[in-house]
Amino acid sequence: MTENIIDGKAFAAGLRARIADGVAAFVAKAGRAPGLAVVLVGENPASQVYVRAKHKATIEAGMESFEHRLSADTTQAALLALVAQLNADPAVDGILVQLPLPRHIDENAVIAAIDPDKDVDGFHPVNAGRLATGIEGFVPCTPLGCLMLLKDRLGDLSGLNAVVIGRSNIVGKPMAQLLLAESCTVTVAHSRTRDLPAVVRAADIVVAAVGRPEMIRGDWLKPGAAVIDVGINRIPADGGKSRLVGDVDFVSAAAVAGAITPVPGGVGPMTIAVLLRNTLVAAHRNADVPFEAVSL
Ligand SMILES: Nc1nc(=O)c2c([nH]1)NC[C@@H]1CN(c3ccc(C(=O)N[C@@H](CCC(=O)O)C(=O)O)cc3)C=[N+]21
Ligand SMILES: [Mg+2]
Repeated sequence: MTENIIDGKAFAAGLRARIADGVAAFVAKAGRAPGLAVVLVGENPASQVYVRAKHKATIEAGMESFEHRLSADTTQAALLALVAQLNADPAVDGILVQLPLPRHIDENAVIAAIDPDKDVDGFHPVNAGRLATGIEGFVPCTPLGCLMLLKDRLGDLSGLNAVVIGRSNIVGKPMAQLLLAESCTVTVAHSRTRDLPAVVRAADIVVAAVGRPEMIRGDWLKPGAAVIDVGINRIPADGGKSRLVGDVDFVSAAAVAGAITPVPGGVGPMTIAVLLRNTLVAAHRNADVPFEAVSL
């Protein structure tokens, strides 16, 4: 019973290879490499792991990586000044400020300061508005990666019932917009939803992004449903160690689902691959080089 497992890690590797080809073509035309700036404030260990992974993938794709590591007591004014400098830097096509930020910094103010056309995270309100109104812009990496996996597996999504569990600005809301644009009938569930199992049971597509370890169980699912698990939860394991689990109880869900992403190796690797994709798109726009869509 492995044919229903969606191998996000393999899909992401293929996507990164296509992006690397796109980068080489861009360099030949523009005479420079696409550039991604990543800003990390503080020493959050998980953030350090992610930022290192992004740096490695950026270099491997042939792009330039500009890393800015700032101390945890960096002022909001200093961070905003760095963002302004990156907005003005023609070598920087994409800017990512790693979240979460330290408590004394207003995340919304920092996101709003990023040039929307360098906002490869797709978090700026202008890009959220573009997504909601069907205007070309940057789409947040995690939900776009989820959509790519769903379309690869299911093809046309139109008319399917989709439930998105979670309503965050970075996953739940943009995921709902993307599925709506694919003509799904979309339900957004959250912590106040009544009878969540009944809502999930009506869904052909379930996207779980709640941040609660193994909450969604197999007996909630419609048999054959496609399940996308966005959760990344570290829970205690035997021997004082920890292990990574999703928001879906994988063993019980995999026995019922028609397709399911594992954690790790599902959505996570797609987030980084889509970040590179968005940066490549940004580079084409910023350099005024037409983008030849190579199945990205
Ligand atoms: N401005 C901003 N943009 C982000 O996109 C962003 C962020 N802040 N803050 C944190 C979250 C989280 N995130 C992940 C990226 C890769 C994996 C990933 O590659 N996960 C692997 C394994 C990871 C592991 O072993 O810890 C997997 O699921 O297979 C997970 C999570 C990006 N985020
Ligand atoms: Mg804050």
